[in-house]
Amino acid sequence: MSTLVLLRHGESVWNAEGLFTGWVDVNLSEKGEEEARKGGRLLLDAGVRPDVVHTSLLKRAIRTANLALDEADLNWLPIRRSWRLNERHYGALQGKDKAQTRAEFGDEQFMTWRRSYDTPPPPLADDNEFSQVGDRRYADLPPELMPRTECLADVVDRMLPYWYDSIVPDLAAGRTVLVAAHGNSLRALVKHLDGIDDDTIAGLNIPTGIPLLYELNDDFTPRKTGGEYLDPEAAKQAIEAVKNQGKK
Ligand SMILES: O=C(O)[C@H](O)COP(=O)(O)O
Repeated sequence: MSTLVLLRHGESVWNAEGLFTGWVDVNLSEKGEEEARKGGRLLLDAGVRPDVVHTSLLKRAIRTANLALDEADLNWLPIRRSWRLNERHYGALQGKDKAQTRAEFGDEQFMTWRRSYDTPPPPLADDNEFSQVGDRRYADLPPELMPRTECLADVVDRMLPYWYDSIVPDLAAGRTVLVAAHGNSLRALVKHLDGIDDDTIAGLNIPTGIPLLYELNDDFTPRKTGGEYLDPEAAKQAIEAVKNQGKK
């Protein structure tokens, strides 16, 4: 048996402003920093002590992990980072207002781009101010893997090799693993863990800053489908808020 904790970053400044973010490296809002600290306290109170952290290359996830670890007095933990845990690349929607996009294109198109499994938004042009092409942090990424847009299926495809090659070996070694990542990279991981089908995953939303605990069997399947939020009441409300983004 092993323990896996999933933590979506705290609220970012663009979450607060209602903008599509994707690979744009925006910071946490003050509220997001507090959510991250609270996430650390929830871990502490639940007696969950991670041995290792995996995170993305984006500062909202990196800082969330750091703030949570600080709160739990675990600043010394090893941290591994990978672009494979990045948020879903939101293509041409990056930097766009969610409510305006919904009003302009209608509910159906908005939800298809936001939650369908296999329809990506239009690609983002390389010369767009919100493009990551040429960003030094992705210099080691084979050029053909650099996304210009992604649907959730693409995220599953690029995230799973990291799950099998880097996270599973930690779990197999008996380590408690904290994954600090993003709404859609964690939806991709939960889809895999819980065996959620391509249609049903549209209804799954992950709140910011609330640790989701999975006890795993020896074959890395969850002992309890869906895991357990360490603050279930807060999670319920926050999930509704994520679901309703873009409604004014
Ligand atoms: O990239 C973003 O805009 C958010 O982090 C996730 O957004 P979503 O819940 O609209 O997919």
